[in-house]
Amino acid sequence: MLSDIQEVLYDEGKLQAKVKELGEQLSRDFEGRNPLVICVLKGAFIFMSDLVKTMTIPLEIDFMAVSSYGQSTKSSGVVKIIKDLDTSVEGRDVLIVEDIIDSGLTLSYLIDVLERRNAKSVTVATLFDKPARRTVDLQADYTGFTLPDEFVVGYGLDFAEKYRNLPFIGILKPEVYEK
Ligand SMILES: O=P(O)(O)OC[C@H]1O[C@H](OP(=O)(O)OP(=O)(O)O)[C@H](O)[C@@H]1O
Ligand code: HPA
Ligand SMILES: [Mg+2]
Repeated sequence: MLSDIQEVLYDEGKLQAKVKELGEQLSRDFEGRNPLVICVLKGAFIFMSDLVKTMTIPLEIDFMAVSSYGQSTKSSGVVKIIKDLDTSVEGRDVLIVEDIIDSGLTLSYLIDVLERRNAKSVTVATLFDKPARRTVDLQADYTGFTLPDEFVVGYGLDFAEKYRNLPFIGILKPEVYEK
């Protein structure tokens, strides 16, 4: 698995420090609002669990699974809900937790769904942002790191379901997905 990585961008220590910084900021900004924190599965599962441990305010969590990449490094353009929320978002302050914003298609779809369900507010926290690849014009409210235009894996992010368990984020060697 390690031999498929071209370059480590952020190691475990750097990721943890950034997650803690985001958690402290979110705790201040969501004080007294009991936010519903939504993990966008599968990619955000590690970020979500590390993030909520650094948050010091009352909050609730829920999960939604969506997918658009499948076995490719390019979005299919069609976002599918694979698992929906258990909780109603009506009148709630909602915090979407994403691992990465790339084309922006997943997020724009999710924001639209949650606004149509009458959430009181929809805020987005993403650990990674790849602005060079955007096809939809949107930005997260909270961003951890801005990444170069490369396909990355680890810390929850996959290629064809592999590499999610790497503790760091790294660039995948192109020969892995070009073969
Ligand atoms: O901005 P976009 O181009 O939409 O890309 C970002 C989305 O793509 C990935 O999910 P994916 O569809 O691969 O599902 P996964 O989380 O199960 O890996 C990632 O976890 C984000 O949710
Ligand atoms: O660079 C990426 N890596 C893994 N999954 C992704 N989904 C969108 N962009 C990426
Ligand atoms: Mg994926």
